[in-house]
Amino acid sequence: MPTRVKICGITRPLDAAAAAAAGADAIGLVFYGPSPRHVTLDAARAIVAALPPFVTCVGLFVDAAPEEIEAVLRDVALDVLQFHGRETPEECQRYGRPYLKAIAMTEGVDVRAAEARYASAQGLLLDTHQKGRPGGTGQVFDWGRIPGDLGKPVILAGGLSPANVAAAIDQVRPYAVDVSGGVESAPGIKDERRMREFCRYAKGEV
Ligand SMILES: O=C(O)c1ccccc1N[C@@H]1O[C@H](COP(=O)(O)O)[C@@H](O)[C@H]1O
Repeated sequence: MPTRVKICGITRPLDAAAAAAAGADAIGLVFYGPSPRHVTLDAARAIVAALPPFVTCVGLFVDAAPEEIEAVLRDVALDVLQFHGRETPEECQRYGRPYLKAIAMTEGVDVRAAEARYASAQGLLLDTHQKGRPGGTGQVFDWGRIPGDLGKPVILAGGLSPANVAAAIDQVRPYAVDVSGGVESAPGIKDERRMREFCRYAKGEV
């Protein structure tokens, strides 16, 4: 089964259409104000409308208030939620949607404990976090920290690009890979050629 690809931080409808044409299985919309990839509700609706059928739309939140998430869900057709903050399993579950929990892959992280704690998650998204930056850092973490025997689907993120995604998949064997900065020409602006290259390497087509 080819590795799935999620391209996160889409801010423009044309980038959503290009991501899907490149072979992305999912796109991500960032509802987190401090991110340069943050989208408004109007932009999010326009992006979703530009997607062809069967491309999953993921909404990313960082310790957002429930009212904020509910307002997004009323307006934007999100398939999956992705939580990057200190949300508890109960907080992640309360919207009745499938969710991914991002795990900060710091030194000494106990991924198995996180997997047990977030038993209701559809998958674990393993990402690099830095002080004040809960993801989207463009930095790779030590893939050797990932236990080989996790039961949940692993979505590998953090500093992936067309140059390293094949090696990452070879070593980690994740269910999916997630990329943002590695396929951009500027923060929030996706590069069509880099998205195509990324998908081809991720799916073993080159
Ligand atoms: O993209 C962001 O700006 C962002 C902000 C806050 C939390 C998560 C964010 N993005 C997620 O991080 C991964 C990895 O990004 P990168 O490839 O290292 O740039 C990205 O795919 C999003 O899921």
